[in-house]
Amino acid sequence: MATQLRLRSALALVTGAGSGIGRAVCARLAREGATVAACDLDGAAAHQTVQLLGGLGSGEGTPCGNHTAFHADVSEARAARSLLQQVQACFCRPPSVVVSCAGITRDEFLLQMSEDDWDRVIAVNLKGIFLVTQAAAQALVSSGSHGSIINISSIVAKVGNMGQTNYAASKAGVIGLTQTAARELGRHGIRCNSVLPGFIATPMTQKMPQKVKDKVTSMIPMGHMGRPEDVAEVVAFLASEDSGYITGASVEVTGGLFM
Ligand SMILES: CCCCCCCCCCCCCC(=O)CC(=O)SCCNC(=O)CCNC(=O)[C@H](O)C(C)(C)COP(=O)(O)OP(=O)(O)OC[C@H]1O[C@@H](n2cnc3c(N)ncnc32)[C@H](O)[C@@H]1OP(=O)(O)O
Ligand SMILES: NC(=O)C1=CN([C@@H]2O[C@H](COP(=O)(O)OP(=O)(O)OC[C@H]3O[C@@H](n4cnc5c(N)ncnc54)[C@H](O)[C@@H]3O)[C@@H](O)[C@H]2O)C=CC1
Repeated sequence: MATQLRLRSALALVTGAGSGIGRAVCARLAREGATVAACDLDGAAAHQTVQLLGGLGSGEGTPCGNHTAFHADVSEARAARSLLQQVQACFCRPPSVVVSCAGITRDEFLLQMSEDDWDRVIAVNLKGIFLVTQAAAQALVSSGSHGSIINISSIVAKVGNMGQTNYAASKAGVIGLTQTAARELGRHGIRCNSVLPGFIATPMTQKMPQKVKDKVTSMIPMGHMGRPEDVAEVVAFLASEDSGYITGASVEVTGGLFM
């Protein structure tokens, strides 16, 4: 499909930009003309993403206006607030597109799950999205700018998944957070939507036991795992004005898994 330049005036902040879905989102938004601020806990990985986009990367002396890498732990309040401050200082405006992809798993059955595994997954996957969404919304509202916030949940938010009480809870929380933000921010011209990927081929799913991977794949009506690019296509739509009357939605990208 021919790439449209639907985002040529957009500044897009993407967290979790150093791998998998986040990296694919950066590439897709850049292809539509967006300038990308690529953030990751792994700063080197974010830098690699920017280099893949043809940007000059980050670091001292990097001329702003190009795609730029940022390092931040989104689960830390000070880091999340500092991230938005750095992005605005670099580009002289708030990001009009914000895509929260940063996420982790710490899978374990409920009977054995540690409090630390619970706390860390909630901190990154749910609190991290709260912190980034809040900081971005504050910047947009105070500048009177419209925007599109896209938060990556998961299909397991809808159906649960063995070994993932922490992860499923975090992803279900992302939907509730995003719907509420959509209700509060609509009057400011800021749309907030969730994307629920299914079984996508990234390092995150590579860690699963092969037996489970084989079984899940057999359950997918389209018969195969999804690609990060499949998710990025939907994110680009939600980032653009083509979805201008969509907010508070949860969009499944699953090949039909758990429809
Ligand atoms: C087998 C049927 C599968 C159907 C439903 C699965 C849906 C999964 C959709 C995933 C879509 C993407 C979700 C997402 O957002 C991205 C991710 O979160 S990727 C990570 C997803 N994680 C999992 O699915 C958990 C996988 N399981 C594990 O990592 C380990 O099992 C675990 C650490 C939880 C425990 O390890 P261990 O104690 O070593 O036990 P075993 O691995 O030997 O498992 C014991 C037993 O339980 C079965 N089993 C494990 N996980 C699942 C599961 N998710 N759904 C169903 N059954 C599961 C496993 O096959 C063993 O069965 P036996 O018959 O005893 O061999
Ligand atoms: N792969 C899949 O099948 C699915 C993934 N998802 C979600 O999509 C998002 C992206 O996942 P993948 O690309 O598959 O995983 P991935 O593991 O390839 O990428 C996740 C990225 O997030 C970064 N990250 C982790 N903790 C962070 C933190 N505290 N601060 C900033 N960055 C952090 C990692 O460094 C990594 O680059 C995650 O939120 C995940 O839960 C949802 C459904 C399915």
